[in-house]
Amino acid sequence: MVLRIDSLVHRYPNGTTALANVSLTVEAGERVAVVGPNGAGKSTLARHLIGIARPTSGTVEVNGRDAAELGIADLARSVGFVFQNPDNQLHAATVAREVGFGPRNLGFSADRRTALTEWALRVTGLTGETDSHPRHLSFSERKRVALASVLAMDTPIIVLDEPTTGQDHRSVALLEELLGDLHKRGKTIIAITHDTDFCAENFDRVVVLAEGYVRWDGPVERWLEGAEDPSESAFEQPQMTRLGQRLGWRTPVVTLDSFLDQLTDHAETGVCPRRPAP
Ligand SMILES: Nc1ncnc2c1ncn2[C@@H]1O[C@H](COP(=O)(O)OP(=O)(O)OP(=O)(O)O)[C@@H](O)[C@H]1O
Repeated sequence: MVLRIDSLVHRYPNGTTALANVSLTVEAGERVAVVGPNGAGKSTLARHLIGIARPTSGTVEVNGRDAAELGIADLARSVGFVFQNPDNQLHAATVAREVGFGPRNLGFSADRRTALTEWALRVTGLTGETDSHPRHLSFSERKRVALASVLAMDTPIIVLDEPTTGQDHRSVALLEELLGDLHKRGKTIIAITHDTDFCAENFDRVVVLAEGYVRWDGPVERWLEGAEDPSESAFEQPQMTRLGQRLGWRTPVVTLDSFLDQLTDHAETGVCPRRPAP
């Protein structure tokens, strides 16, 4: 188990209770989407994972160690956090320096630093931008620089805050391919997101937070198929699900692959999707 959050309460100094009582465990290699309405406590929860927020009560364990006993630098070896706004994260004068900063700071050997930096730049499509100043890049590219700078730290856990917001189609496609690769490498991936298509295609488990509590926790398909009414959380169902419904399909589809499977079934049986089978 890489994360164990037990009865976590977070109250801000102004008295706002952002996390009322959150308990959650995450196994190594899981892909978890954390969803919920604005103000649900998602970002506050993520801040606990990197030690920039500390519990009012309750505990956060990362890799079997109480986060309260670990400094931010220690936690940075285990958890990489990609901020929603890359400008909160980028400080160096070139993309290469930005991406190289983390592995240097963690004391990795020169060879490992070079390999990780080159890999992170390649998989985020930034190899041609190594000498660019991050501020001269587009928002979408800056988000990829922030992602690359976290990847280069080679943490077992990667937390992404709204990774698809403000991203162009190419960047989302790159991100999805990368997430598949990270999953194969055994990384634990946690994303805070409002993007149900992104959830459907890239995550196995959904945790719904609302008003500082975990309201639902389970497989992404069950959530999207209505185990939790997405409309209650102000979520739009994935495009594939809505298209299946418009076609009158009885079995809900969630991903592009499941849509294509069902389309093939309908073609093979000769049953018109809009009409129920006799
Ligand atoms: N620094 C802060 N001081 C006081 N209250 C805060 C602070 N940051 C967040 N809050 C409040 O804590 C609650 C949870 O906020 P949080 O940002 O964690 O929610 P969220 O689910 O990430 O929301 P969003 O989707 O809008 O980013 C909200 O009521 C918010 O107004």
